[in-house]
Amino acid sequence: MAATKTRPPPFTPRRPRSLSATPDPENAPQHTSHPPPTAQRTIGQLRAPTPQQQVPRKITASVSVESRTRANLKVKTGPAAPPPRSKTPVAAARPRTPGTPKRSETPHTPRRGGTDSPAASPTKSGFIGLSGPGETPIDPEDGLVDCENVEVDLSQEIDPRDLDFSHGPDHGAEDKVLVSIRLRPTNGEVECWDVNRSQHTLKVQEQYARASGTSPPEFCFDEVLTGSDNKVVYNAAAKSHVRAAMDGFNSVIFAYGQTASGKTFTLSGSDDEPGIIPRAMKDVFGYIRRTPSREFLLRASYLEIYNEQIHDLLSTASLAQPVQLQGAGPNVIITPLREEVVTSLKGVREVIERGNGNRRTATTDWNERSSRSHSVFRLVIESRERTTAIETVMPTSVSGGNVPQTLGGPLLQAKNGRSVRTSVLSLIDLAGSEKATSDKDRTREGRYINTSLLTLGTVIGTLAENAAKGKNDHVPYRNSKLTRMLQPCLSGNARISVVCTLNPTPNAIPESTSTLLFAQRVKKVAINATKKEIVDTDALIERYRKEIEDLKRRLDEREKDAPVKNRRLSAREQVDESRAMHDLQSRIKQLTKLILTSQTVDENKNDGEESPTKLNFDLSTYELQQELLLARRELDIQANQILSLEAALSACPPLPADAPEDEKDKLIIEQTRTIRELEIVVRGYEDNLGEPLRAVREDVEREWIGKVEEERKVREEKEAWAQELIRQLEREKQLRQKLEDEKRALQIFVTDIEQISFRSRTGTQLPRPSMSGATAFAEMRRRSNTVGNATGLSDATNTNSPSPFKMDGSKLKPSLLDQRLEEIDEAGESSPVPSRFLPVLGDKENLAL
Ligand SMILES: Nc1ncnc2c1ncn2[C@@H]1O[C@H](COP(=O)(O)OP(=O)(O)OP(=O)(O)O)[C@@H](O)[C@H]1O
Repeated sequence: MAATKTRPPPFTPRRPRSLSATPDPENAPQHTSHPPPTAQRTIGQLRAPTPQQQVPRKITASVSVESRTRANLKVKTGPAAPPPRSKTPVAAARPRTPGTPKRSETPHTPRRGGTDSPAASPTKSGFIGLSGPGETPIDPEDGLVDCENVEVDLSQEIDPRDLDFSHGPDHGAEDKVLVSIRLRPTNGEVECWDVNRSQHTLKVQEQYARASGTSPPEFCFDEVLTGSDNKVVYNAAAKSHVRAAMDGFNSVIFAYGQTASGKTFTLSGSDDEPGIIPRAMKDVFGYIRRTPSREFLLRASYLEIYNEQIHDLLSTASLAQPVQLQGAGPNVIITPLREEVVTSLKGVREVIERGNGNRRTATTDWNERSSRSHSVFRLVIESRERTTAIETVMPTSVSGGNVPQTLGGPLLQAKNGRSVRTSVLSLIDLAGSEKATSDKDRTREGRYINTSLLTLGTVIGTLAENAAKGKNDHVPYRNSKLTRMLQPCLSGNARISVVCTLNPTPNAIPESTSTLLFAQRVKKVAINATKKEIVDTDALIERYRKEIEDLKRRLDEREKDAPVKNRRLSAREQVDESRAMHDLQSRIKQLTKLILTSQTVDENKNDGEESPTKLNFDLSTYELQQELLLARRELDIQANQILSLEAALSACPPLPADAPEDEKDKLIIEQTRTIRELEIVVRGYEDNLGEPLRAVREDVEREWIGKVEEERKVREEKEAWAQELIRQLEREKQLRQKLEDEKRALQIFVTDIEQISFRSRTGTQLPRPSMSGATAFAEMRRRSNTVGNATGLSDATNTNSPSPFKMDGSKLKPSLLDQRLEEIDEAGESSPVPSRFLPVLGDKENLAL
């Protein structure tokens, strides 16, 4: 069973025992409290430049020892060279930043290596700490790897057939996530899944189906893999994504599945069966060797998310600061995060080994060495053309100096017209979903693990739904560190491959089914990864300027000769000549436009804003207004330029009428040129600002016109409702007034009756009752019959009553009271009043009374 399973050792050689004897950097004597000299700045420090640091300067990065050997050849010696380092780790000497919490150690969750990072012992580990001893700051240019300097022994490490990327499916090119299922061997237990490898399907065997008698559902994915051959898995699920990363696309490969289902085996593998990470690294260097046209800068980092905290697995324990996620949306960056410049397979292996040593694993009820965290190995790949073709055209000086580095941006500079491509390859071993265990700490970890996996499932589900229904529902990336960190990839700009691992035994069917349902949702997520290329705009602009100058010179010469030449040329030749000049002018216009566009793009790039033509509807109205304002300001500047050019033109002294012919020609040429320049500026202004500005305005208007229209409709409806309400209240008021009159008439009538009754008893003559009063009285009698004797007049119209007045109510004209009731009845039938107003009118019975 799982408890008896032994985990294969990681593919990297075990760390030498002597490492554990490394002195604890925490307790090492403090030699200095000064920060490291500027010359020793490291990547971690570079990635968060202060405003004062935002000046062009030489960028340095920490580098592995193996690359240092080569890099040292280039490191300049002399006064600026770093001082010799003492054997005592500087890291240990540096005082802890006040208020910086030390990474909490989970007492029962040991790190794989059993010791803290060996970075504290650089001579043994072969790596330089973030600011530790033995660190050699180098220019990123010195960390470059290309086909010529990539390790000579690479051929022994790589099977040449593995380097052949030209065959096989390029799943990475599709706009869907590549989803593979891997079932691990059962170790002699019963297997309950039927797999059809050629059809890429699997389903649970009939006898294990939940509802007997019905056929279990069949699942279909890009790949369904079995067995222990990690090469097959790599080729099917990862190879094309690694190549995509080398080509400049962000790529993510992650393993998802129940605990002990084989995620770590798939990602890391064993000595005999190296997993995706070691194979990917081989391919990375293989790719470099086969790509003579480019040079590469590789930076490796390794982190884990443990109990919703991010830990840098390469950072020395004494320097470990809480790692944060900064930025929003697709621009999330992880900081501070130690990145090692690696230049060989050996270097990457050492980095991974060191990181693995710091990972948290523990024995659980299911896995002897269960990963208790999500681990992320990241390789930032920057590459640039090696060709010197442009360099020969462009002198180095024109391409501008070093551009200040931006947080999370590339280290390499786009030089001499050579653009820099940047991509990140992320290889993620997720912690496994699991049930509660017998151990309290494991249960706590399990809760965090399950929560973040649940959030991942929700995020994937929402993305799938959005893609399927063309919706744009909110995706809850922020609900866990894992999803927030993956946001840039999951939101579309990365090629993604997911390997879902299954435990094929019958007792794992519920978890396996849940994993398969997750895989199905992932399959529906749409992606659209693009290459990120940073262009050396300075160099490009310079090149365009030079060409414009050359063209203008040629145009001038032609124009100068034109008056004389045209007299000699035939009509046809003149047409050809003017066409040639027109072509030259067009090219000048085109280049000017390119310059203006490049400058706009560059300015926007520096501002961190997008081109004004590309509207981002996530922006608030305020932000849109700001954009509009900026564009207007640009417009004003351009308008001023036009004005000053026009002023200069009008200030041209007119020539006297008797001026010599060649002076007139000269003036004409000059004015033609000025007009041409003005035309170019105006066109550039129109194309680069006028048009985008209009686009912004139109988009804003389109968006707001709809909203305003909606608001107007709602307001009109409310006004109509209010009017109707007023009308009904008016009618009710009138009705009440009439009822009051009726009531008064009735009271008079009752008084009359009482007087008559009194007079009849006393023998006085009877006056005739009025018609309306009689009718009202009759109605009152009728009502009192239905409601009982409460009024005391119930006997007045009763035929059995001994009353002296026997009136036939049918012959009487209906009183006002009757009329109102009829009216109200009619109103109830076909009232123009919407039903929502009826409560306002009230019950007609109540009104009548
Ligand atoms: N395809 C496979 N072939 C051979 N052994 C495997 C395979 N998959 C997994 N194993 C073995 O099963 C055990 C558990 O695998 P592994 O540690 O990779 O699981 P996991 O999914 O990473 O677990 P957890 O989430 O708990 O870390 C290990 O001993 C591993 O060697």
